[in-house]
Amino acid sequence: MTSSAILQYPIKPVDQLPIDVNLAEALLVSVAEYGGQLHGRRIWLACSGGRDSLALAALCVQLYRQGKLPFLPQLLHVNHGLQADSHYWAAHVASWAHIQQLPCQVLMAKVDGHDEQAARLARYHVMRAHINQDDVLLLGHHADDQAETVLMRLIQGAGVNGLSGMQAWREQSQSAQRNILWRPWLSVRRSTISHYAQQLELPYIDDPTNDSGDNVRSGLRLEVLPALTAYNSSAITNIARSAQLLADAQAIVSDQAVQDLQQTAIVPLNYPPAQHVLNIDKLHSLPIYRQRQLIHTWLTQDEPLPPSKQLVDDVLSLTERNDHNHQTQLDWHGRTQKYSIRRYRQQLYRLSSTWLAWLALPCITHTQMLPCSNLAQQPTMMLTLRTGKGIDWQLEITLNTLIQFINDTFSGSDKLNHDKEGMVLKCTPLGRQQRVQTTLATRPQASKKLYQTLGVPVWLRDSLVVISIASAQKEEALPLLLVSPFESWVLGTDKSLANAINDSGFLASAIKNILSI
Ligand SMILES: Nc1ncnc2c1ncn2[C@@H]1O[C@H](COP(=O)(O)OP(=O)(O)OP(=O)(O)O)[C@@H](O)[C@H]1O
Repeated sequence: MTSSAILQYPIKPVDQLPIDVNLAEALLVSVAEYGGQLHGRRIWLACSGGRDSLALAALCVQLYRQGKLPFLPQLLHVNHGLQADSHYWAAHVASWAHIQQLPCQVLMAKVDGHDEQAARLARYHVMRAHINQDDVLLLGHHADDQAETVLMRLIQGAGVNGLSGMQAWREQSQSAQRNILWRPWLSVRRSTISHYAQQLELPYIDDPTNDSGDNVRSGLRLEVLPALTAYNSSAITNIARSAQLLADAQAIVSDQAVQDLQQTAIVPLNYPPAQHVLNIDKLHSLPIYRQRQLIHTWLTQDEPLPPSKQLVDDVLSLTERNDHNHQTQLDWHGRTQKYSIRRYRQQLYRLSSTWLAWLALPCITHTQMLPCSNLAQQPTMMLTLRTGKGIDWQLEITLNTLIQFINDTFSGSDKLNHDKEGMVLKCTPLGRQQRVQTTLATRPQASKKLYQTLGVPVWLRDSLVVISIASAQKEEALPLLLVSPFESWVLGTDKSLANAINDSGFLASAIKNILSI
């Protein structure tokens, strides 16, 4: 039924009408399967007013009133405002729910575009914003929808994950919001739902755009699936079952990939999610099919959509290059961000565009008097070395440890005009030509030689800061430490002193790198 005619149609309470046993069984089996996770959660039902979601709502009312269902979902109808009649539909869903004594809310969506995908995105966006953390959203998808989805993905060349179709229970997170999509009817045929809807004389809305045949999905629905069903009358149920089997296979593949990732990823405590790193030697120790899967998983850890097979192959080729030309970089436009995939030595990096933009910001210079008295009142000092784009790089300085270190190391030393009352801590970005002596080299080094000795990749070379101390009266400072956002190296022209500092770890415990996002 379309347009305003729907408002004239009589709405009957469904609780006294007959129940369809197959539909009830599918729903109750799913309730039993996810019972543990359902416990204590609020349950909503996304109701378009179409046959499937209205039938699901009717069945929930019937089973709940008979005491067979432990919850009564609240209806959520989204008005996309895309068609002239959409406000009639919203009013109709609300009246139907009112007569069933079912709570119902109508939400307005702001659709960015005119296609089904834009409407779907807008719909999930408003529903997610309306419901609470960990709430469950029931959807009326069925086996015919599943078969369409699988065929659609098949002709797009999907892998196991894509071919496993829609999941019956899917946790989805966006920013801090997490909720669950629940599709209890994925094994149920559309014809079974139609039959039930007719029996109940459900006043459902026929969206005229559903079968307009103007996109691939409706072409599959109207032409391809009937043709397949002519060869095998169970084709749709069988495709939906294959999807379920592939979902199990995908779970095994994911578990393996997560294990491989744990073995292969380099994750020092303070690595930000903006920079993912893989150890290429460990990657290459795996069989090639696991390498491919691992790269796929590594690339998409925080992205909703998978990378192309071509990108995974290109990344693999990058790891296999032996020509020492590691300048190649691959770009990937993820759904949430752009990324650059790069190699440095035997490490593979996935750098987000936010991270690269942050690395291009200047480092902040500091000249800070060290408070030699009243330490108990100010035990630590934070110095921000770079900030912006939501990322902060700070040094946390434990003052009494640092001052004890200076006293122990430099009093009586001619390296520094040690002035107990007036010491200054300086943080200065390392100049490209500035020479510094690390414990890894026999003489001071600058630029490329230094970066190679330290193993600093190209994109981190403007993120090196020299930490030095000086007496307040004297201009000349004594370099102690070179820091990058992830590492630090002891500096010193006196090699034995530098080695001693290096070994004691004293300085590292006094001056800590903190990266927060
Ligand atoms: N406007 C809407 N408001 C709330 N939920 C919706 C809306 N449109 C779709 N949904 C939910 O998404 C599911 C799948 O969407 P789809 O576009 O296949 O539905 P439909 O064919 O328009 O309606 P139905 O599945 O109810 O017959 C629906 O079963 C329903 O649960």
